[in-house]
Amino acid sequence: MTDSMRVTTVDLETALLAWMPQQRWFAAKGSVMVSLDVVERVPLGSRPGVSAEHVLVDIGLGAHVDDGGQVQRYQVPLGFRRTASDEVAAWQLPMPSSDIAVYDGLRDPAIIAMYGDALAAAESIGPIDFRSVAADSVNSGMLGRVLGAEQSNTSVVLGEVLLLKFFRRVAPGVNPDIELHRALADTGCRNVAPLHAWIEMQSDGELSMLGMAHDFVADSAEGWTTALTSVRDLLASGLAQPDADFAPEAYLLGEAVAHVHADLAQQLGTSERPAKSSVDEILERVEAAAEAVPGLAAHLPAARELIARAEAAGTTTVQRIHGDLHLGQVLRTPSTWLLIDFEGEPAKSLEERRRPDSALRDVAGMLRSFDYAAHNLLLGESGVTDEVAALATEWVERNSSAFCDGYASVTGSDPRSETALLGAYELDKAVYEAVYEARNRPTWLDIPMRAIRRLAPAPE
Ligand SMILES: Nc1ncnc2c1ncn2[C@@H]1O[C@H](COP(=O)(O)OP(=O)(O)O)[C@@H](O)[C@H]1O
Ligand SMILES: O=P(O)(O)O[C@H]1O[C@H](CO)[C@@H](O[C@H]2O[C@H](CO)[C@@H](O)[C@H](O)[C@H]2O)[C@H](O)[C@H]1O
Repeated sequence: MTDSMRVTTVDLETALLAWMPQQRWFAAKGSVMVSLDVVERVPLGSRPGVSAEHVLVDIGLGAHVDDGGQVQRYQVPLGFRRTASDEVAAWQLPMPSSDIAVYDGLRDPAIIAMYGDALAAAESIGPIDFRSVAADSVNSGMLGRVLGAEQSNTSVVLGEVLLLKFFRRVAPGVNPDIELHRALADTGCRNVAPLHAWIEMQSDGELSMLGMAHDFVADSAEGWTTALTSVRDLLASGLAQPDADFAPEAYLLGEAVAHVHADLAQQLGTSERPAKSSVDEILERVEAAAEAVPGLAAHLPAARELIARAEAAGTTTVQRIHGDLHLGQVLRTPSTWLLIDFEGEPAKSLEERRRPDSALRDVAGMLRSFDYAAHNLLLGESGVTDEVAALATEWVERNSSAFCDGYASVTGSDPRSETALLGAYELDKAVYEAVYEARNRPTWLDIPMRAIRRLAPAPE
């Protein structure tokens, strides 16, 4: 970086303090921020008129119901220009007294290209190592663009062939998204996009994984969008048995999830665990959530009963799973369904996310997602008739059933046969969603609350 573009760390910290909580990927919404420290500034490179720094930021959080005082580390690739280009103007950090525009670097194609070239060269820049699966995995000189979707992380497309995802929250240790994609590559799994490269870093003697690049599947459609189209068509037609429906897709999706589970089990093994330890964790989370979301407490007695019934399962088989499976995590290609984003639930620690769990957790995640798709279009609609509500409910039942049929056709065992344990996982997910929606999208809160009312009814 040229000296004329240098910004002091103190100024950067002040600007980040105001800017970071506004970002969609900032996971500590609802917590009290007590400190912000820039812990690394790695100069990534310069091109005419622009320079880039890879910045790591530690956020200190005060006591909150489910974080009780902790530090969260984020990576914030930053761009520096004399004048912000149109592309990055909306992503500037507030620095009114500076004559430099400082902004989210991942919004700038010139900076994305710097990351692409570092991956192609498998370079090390300061503490950051760019690694590739094979010598020719990544081409140099690829143009980049940020992917529209605003989610927990930020993904960019390189040369329209690779998708490079930057994990916004960074923790020491192995990142499950990279770990599981590598394990699945070894089985030749057809239901994931092949991994080509990743970025890691040594900090304070510990390894952290920063990002990964895999095939960008341009001709794919997100499961969430496809499912919503089906629901929209159904509600518009008003027909209880529509001609075109998502159910055949839900069946194929069930098969795809089962294949991924089988491949993960083959590569990384399975073990038996007392159902009690699974259900104890669920109970703990439901009870903690009841303190965070008003309205949940009334459901605690029925939730405890459901969870106690699930314990009767005795032992349960556990293995590595996806961990946060929903319709936004699956892509329909012309030939198959792909599962993406094996990071697990963003709210859990890395250690928790890498812990083996019941495959039923993923099944429950997808069942919850069918419920989300069916009820999303009814949110905020006044005068929803009983007939329309029934159509939405039937859509959920039809697709949940097709998904489980598809899953059972591969594994030979129907997830619905473990009724109470599956119900406990659905409740766990719905409660997680209630906390997530209360913090991020309060107008969506009623979707998980409806499910909680069904799974664990409050006393009259
Ligand atoms: N391999 C891929 N090919 C094409 N699009 C993808 C691919 N992987 C992810 N996407 C798109 O990028 C979005 C974000 O990816 P995801 O891995 O779920 O990120 P996040 O961790 O931020 O949720 C997805 O919803 C999907 O639309
Ligand atoms: O960003 P991630 O994909 O890691 O997941 C988080 O955000 C999701 C919302 O984008 C959230 O999913 C919930 O909403 C979806 C529709 O937007 C729905 O398909 C899911 O079933 C529902 O859980 C997810 O829970 C959260 O971890």
